[in-house]
Amino acid sequence: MSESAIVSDASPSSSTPTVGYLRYIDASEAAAIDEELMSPEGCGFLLPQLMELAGLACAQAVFKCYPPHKYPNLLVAAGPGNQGGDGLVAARHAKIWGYNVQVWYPKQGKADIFVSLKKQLQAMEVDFLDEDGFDDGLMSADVVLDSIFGFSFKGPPRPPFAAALESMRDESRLEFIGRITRPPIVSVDIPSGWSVDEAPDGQSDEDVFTPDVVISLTAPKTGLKRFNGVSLLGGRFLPESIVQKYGLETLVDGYVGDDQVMDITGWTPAPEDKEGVGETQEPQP
Ligand SMILES: NC(=O)C1=CN([C@@H]2O[C@H](COP(=O)(O)OP(=O)(O)OC[C@H]3O[C@@H](n4cnc5c(N)ncnc54)[C@H](OP(=O)(O)O)[C@@H]3O)[C@@H](O)[C@H]2O)[C@H](O)CC1
Ligand SMILES: [K+]
Repeated sequence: MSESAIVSDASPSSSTPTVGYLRYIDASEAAAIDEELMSPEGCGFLLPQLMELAGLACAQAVFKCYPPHKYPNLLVAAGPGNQGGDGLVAARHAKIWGYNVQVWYPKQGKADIFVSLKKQLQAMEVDFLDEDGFDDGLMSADVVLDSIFGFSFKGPPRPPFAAALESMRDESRLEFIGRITRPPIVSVDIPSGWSVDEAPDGQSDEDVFTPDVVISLTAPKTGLKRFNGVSLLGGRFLPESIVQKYGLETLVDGYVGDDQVMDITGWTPAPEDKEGVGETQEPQP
């Protein structure tokens, strides 16, 4: 992909780049924010609402970095939890925006929302690959959305996902159509297979695949401190009370206009991000 995160042939409404401070959150903070957002005593959001907004941001991340006129074939790899739902929503938007979309969704969530999202995609004639069809999808894809595991992942990966992660890691195993290496990968929240928090002892970068782009939802997860690729932020639905409680001001202040996604590549960790409370200094130009 191009060196800049959000390519110029994407929507002209793309934001003017800003540079600011990053606030990372760990898995337990991410789960706590999720719970507060959806608690009837808290913010009162419903899961499908948040999933729609998260999925819209994921689809925009793909579109802005890998637009369909250059990357027409999109593979969405969807996992068994809520992140899989984000991927299904993104698949629906991407289909409408002009991608040929294939979905690999080998372990469907049981809740009604997952059944509905799958039905919507089938109604739109989106292809669902068989459980053992991931490699075929990967070999013919121009770009992949990795929405397999999010902040509730705990390693090591189990079947059937383990083999898919290995295919993305070890690209020499596969024969890609029309090119030598694997297609670019956009990971949601945390690259699937990576620890959400610090990398476990003994895990090296060679053990996991490295995506080209990560779209973090709400705030980047601690495990991303070692990610050097293109970093985007989405999930623009936090009430001010949560922003303040978790010290996320410097993140949410960076959105421009009505953008659902912002480019946080090159942002630096907040200097006082030690105790789980964010930094309140002004972002540096
Ligand atoms: N607030 C927000 O920003 C929102 C983010 N959203 C997205 O939701 C995910 C988190 O969703 P959650 O359902 O909590 O969890 P995951 O999607 O990460 O995955 C849970 C499932 O994964 C299985 N799992 C876990 N570890 C493994 C493993 N090693 N091997 C195989 N399978 C694994 C787990 O199975 P269990 O049997 O262990 O229970 C679950 O089935 C967040 O990252 C965002 O993407 C929301 O959409 C909206 C709000
Ligand atoms: K992921």
